[in-house]
Amino acid sequence: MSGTPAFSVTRIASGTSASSITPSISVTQDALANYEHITPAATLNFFQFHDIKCYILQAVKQTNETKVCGVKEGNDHKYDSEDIYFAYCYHPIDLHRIKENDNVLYFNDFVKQSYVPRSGTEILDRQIVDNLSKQDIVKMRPVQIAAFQAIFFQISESQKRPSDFLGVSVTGSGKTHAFLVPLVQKCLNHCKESSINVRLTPSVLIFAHTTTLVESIYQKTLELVKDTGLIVRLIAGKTQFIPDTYFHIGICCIGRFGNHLYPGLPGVKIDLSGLKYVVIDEADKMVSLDEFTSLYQKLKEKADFATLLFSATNNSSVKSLLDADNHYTFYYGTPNTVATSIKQKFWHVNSRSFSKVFGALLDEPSVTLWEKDELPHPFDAIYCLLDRDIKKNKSDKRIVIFVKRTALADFIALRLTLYGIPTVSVHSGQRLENRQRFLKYFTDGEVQVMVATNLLTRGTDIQVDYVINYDIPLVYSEFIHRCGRTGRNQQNGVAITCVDFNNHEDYNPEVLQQIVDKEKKLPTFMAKFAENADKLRKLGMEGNENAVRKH
Ligand SMILES: Nc1ncnc2c1ncn2[C@@H]1O[C@H](COP(=O)(O)OP(=O)(O)OP(=O)(O)O)[C@@H](O)[C@H]1O
Repeated sequence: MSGTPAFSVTRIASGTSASSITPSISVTQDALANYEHITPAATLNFFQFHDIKCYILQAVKQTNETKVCGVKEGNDHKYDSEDIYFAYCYHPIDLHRIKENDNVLYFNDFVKQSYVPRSGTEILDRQIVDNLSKQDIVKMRPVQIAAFQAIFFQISESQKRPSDFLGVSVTGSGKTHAFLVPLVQKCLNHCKESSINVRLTPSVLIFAHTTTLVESIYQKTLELVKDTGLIVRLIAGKTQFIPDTYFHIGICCIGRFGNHLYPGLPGVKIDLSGLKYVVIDEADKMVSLDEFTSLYQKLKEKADFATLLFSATNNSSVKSLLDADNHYTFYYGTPNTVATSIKQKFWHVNSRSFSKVFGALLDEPSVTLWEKDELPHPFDAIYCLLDRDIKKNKSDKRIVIFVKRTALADFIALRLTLYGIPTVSVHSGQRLENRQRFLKYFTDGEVQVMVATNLLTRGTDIQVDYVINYDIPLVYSEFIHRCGRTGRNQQNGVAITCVDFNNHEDYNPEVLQQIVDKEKKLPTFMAKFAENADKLRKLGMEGNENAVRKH
């Protein structure tokens, strides 16, 4: 390692001076090899300082020593005390900062003081900031600062249209308001600038992949636009067609919106001449849907708009939607990993064993004890937890159990209810009204346990204490999003994952492999799997190399 710098790290966020960051260590270049995860150009990385995982903010190469400064991982993130990468077309730039010696930005810092703004930071109408504070949204979160900056403080005046934006930020970090706040303000500005006689056409379209998520964004938008006069239209759900297209912001599902776009379909066609912004929430999921990519192409043929992409997970197809010459990218936290606010636990189960819980409809169902070395069925393991926490200890914890199949979701919910733990199931096999009703029972706290399928994996914003993965999803990104239903909004959460190594159908070995690759604190049974998998991987690599040499 000596001779060349071991790595180069740029501290991108502004605000904190390197000396004020703790812990800070000085190590020789060779000794760096002993520290985990320090890799060249590790802008998004962290190191291990004793037991503390620290995010790297700055590394300074001295003569033959390298000084590494970082911050302890935690939930109380300040916008410049976390690993933040914010760039304009790949060139790092500082996040906006209006106050010296204060790292916290408030929405109120940008409020307009008079009808004619006197400074460049007077951006937000008072009504928006008031509507936000009614929901306890006062301080800006990192992704919100970044989107705000990208939308309001363009770095080049010569850009012919607003910049595209990609925001990759951990689950529950406030991405919805990151696009809603600036775009609602943009619509208000547009209204003030437009002549009263101009026909109203949408300026903003927001897309997401499920009706449940679209409706949740719609509700958040309604709260934000209260008393502003802006018209928001839901293009999803029960109503096949919207009656007219006079609105400012449309919140849309792909299919319903298509009715108003493609010729030959009966819906009134939406006038896209004033369209300025298209938001794609859960972008990595959306770009994987052919129906959406063709709709997006059609939109691009009809209007010149900026595309704002958001997700907690990312892939290369997402980046292909960005204008290569005019875009911002923002990364917060280690991409494609479970949020650090979530403590992960794993349970070794045997999904082929017989259940040992008996006595449905009895006051006190019985559980036969397991033999030594016998693994419990996942249902039994979950029942025992709920029995202890909810029935016996009467805790008010709220728990979501994820499964892949809708029939299994119904079965688990019914069984738990029969065993005295009221539970709802929510999935796409239900009629929309029923699904909304069951979800409401859970959000209102009438039941504490919900069994859900992939329908609720992404975007659902409900206060949840535990997520339990009864099985494992088919792709790793869905695992991240499932876990991300807890530990949101700077709270801690717990995600418990059932693991059965002998049932490849429900516990996909590839996803398990990715889980053990990312998670450092593993129970013994998982650590053994990781070790074996690692050996197999090395053998595979050697095999490939030998095959290449032979040719
Ligand atoms: N600045 C803020 N201050 C306080 N609360 C906030 C702030 N911004 C957002 N929130 C709240 O944090 C919660 C999570 O936000 P949101 O649903 O937007 O997360 P997300 O990043 O989109 O998550 P996911 O990736 O899971 O969809 C919401 O309840 C929201 O109201």
